[in-house]
Amino acid sequence: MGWRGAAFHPPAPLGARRRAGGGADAPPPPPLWSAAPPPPPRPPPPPRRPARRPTVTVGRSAGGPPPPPPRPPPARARLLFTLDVGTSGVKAAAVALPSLTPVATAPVTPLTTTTRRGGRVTQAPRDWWAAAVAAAAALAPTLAAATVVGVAVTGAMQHVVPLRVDGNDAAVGGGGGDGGGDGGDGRGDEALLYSDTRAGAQAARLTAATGAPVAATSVLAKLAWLDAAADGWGGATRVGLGSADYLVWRLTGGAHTTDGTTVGTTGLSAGTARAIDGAALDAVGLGGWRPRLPTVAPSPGVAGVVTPAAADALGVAALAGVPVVHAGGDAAAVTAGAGTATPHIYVGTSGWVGGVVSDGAAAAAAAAAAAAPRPLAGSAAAAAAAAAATALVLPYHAERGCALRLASMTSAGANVAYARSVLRLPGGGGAAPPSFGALEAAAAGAPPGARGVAYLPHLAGERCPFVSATAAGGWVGLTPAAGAPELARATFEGVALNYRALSRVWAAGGEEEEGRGGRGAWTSSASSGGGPPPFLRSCSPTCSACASCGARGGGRRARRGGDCGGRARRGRRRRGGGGGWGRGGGGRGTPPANGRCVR
Ligand SMILES: Nc1ncnc2c1ncn2[C@@H]1O[C@H](COP(=O)(O)OP(=O)(O)O)[C@@H](O)[C@H]1O
Ligand SMILES: O=P(O)(O)OC[C@H](O)CO
Repeated sequence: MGWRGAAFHPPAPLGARRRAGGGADAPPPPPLWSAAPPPPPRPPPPPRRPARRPTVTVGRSAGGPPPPPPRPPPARARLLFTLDVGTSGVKAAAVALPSLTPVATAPVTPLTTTTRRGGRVTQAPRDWWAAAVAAAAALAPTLAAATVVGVAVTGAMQHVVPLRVDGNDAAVGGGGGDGGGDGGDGRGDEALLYSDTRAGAQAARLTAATGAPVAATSVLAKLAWLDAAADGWGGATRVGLGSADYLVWRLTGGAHTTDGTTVGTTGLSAGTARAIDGAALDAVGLGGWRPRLPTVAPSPGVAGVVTPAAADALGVAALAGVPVVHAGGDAAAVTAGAGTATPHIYVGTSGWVGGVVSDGAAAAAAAAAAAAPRPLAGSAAAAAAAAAATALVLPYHAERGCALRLASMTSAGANVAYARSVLRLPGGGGAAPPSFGALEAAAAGAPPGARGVAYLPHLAGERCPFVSATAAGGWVGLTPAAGAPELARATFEGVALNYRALSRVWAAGGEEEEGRGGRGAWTSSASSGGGPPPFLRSCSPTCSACASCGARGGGRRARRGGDCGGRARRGRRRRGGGGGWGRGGGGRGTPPANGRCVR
């Protein structure tokens, strides 16, 4: 299936195809990709009037006025089925077109992340699939009552995900078969997550070989680590680079593809190129991975259609043949949901300050940074330059010609989830973890500054504002006056303060002043010492935004050379999507409507 096919029609049912037979007068299939809803069936033509004769009539004719034409049946709603495989769980929604309003959300299916000393952080891709099946079951009544025109998938980026060639199972490598191997030593059926830091030695070697800093979390280093892993996990026949790659693979029965934004996080591409740099892989001895890596889609497009087997497994037969759009890694989807007019803050398991600039602006900033005189080692300027270098500049998958500048911390909401798992509130009802709401309320009850307790939010190493595979989280400044509420408050404050550092790093890119990146309470809390910030829950943006990307990918090429740089600078908002399913409503720049996911 062509990736960027401009006018794809899902296959008609066999019988219909036979009937249509390509005959000259066979009606063309309805244009599924057009933004406008399909026209209602035409009412039968009114009976022909007899030719007019000069008659004289008095009063009404015997038959009365012609009856009104029968009402057309109400058009079926057109929906996208959207899936977001986040680190904490899989969210799904049925999103109406063209408004991009979620009409139903599935309960979030939480995911298990396995973490071990030594930097192992993995998830089982089969859990992602099981969650998709659960979501489809929850949404089945909604989906069945509508016309599902596409499935749009987004998710966490910068993984290494083993894929089996038959497209039906995550397991590859030495363990073989479903469940063969626990992934703990590079064997078996688990995906290495973005935060897996076991590749420290390989990262150091690659840094020395290339002269460019390579982090232990980079996919480049992970591939080298897999090559060195004892039992041949490196023999994986194919790998994906994000969780969306895996779902697309399974839904379509083998479309092996990733997106431009995800590839930008991996270290496998150069600058904002939307392609894997094969020559660079060869140069560091990793060329053997080239045939195992996915094709990079430069912008949202159709990856394939849901196979009958996948539809069957999802329990929604009507999904068979429905186009699947790789909506991009979650950074692209979140940005589409937040709008490109101003920078945004994202809080998920990880978190970032992000904003869109033009490719030209990104390249100019990179050139200026390269040409800048090197500050004195150990000086404040050197520290600032090092921090600025921790920002990522990635392609913005949702629009060509645009780049995403992200200052992205490894653990954001993960810190609060951790605090929730270990803290027990006074009078909080025993051994059960407090709810997020109770934790927030307890934190609000503690004074700003948390009676001297501070929290380091680096639970899984750190990538911004500094890079470290071994950084860790921790509460410091404990005294007998520090109870659970103070620790909770310190956790929020520690995360918020790291966001403030991120906003500085982001602003060092030269597009916006510091502080404008903050959409809300995290930054204001950090700078004002005000009450604990409400969590900026990301699942609602991603549900809608995934749909937004999916809608734009629905059959049209993304617009080339958008005016992202100008828009970001001028803060102008453009409404309406760039084509595809979403045209006529929603689209980039439109904040998501009421898309709260059920938790
Ligand atoms: N009810 C809640 N109230 C506040 N924060 C929550 C709630 N539920 C989850 N969170 C926070 O949101 C984070 C997960 O956000 P989410 O957008 O789902 O991330 P991901 O995409 O990484 O799965 C968790 O780490 C947790 O800190
Ligand atoms: O799980 P999230 O939403 O925090 O996203 C993870 C990122 O994509 C990893 O870089």
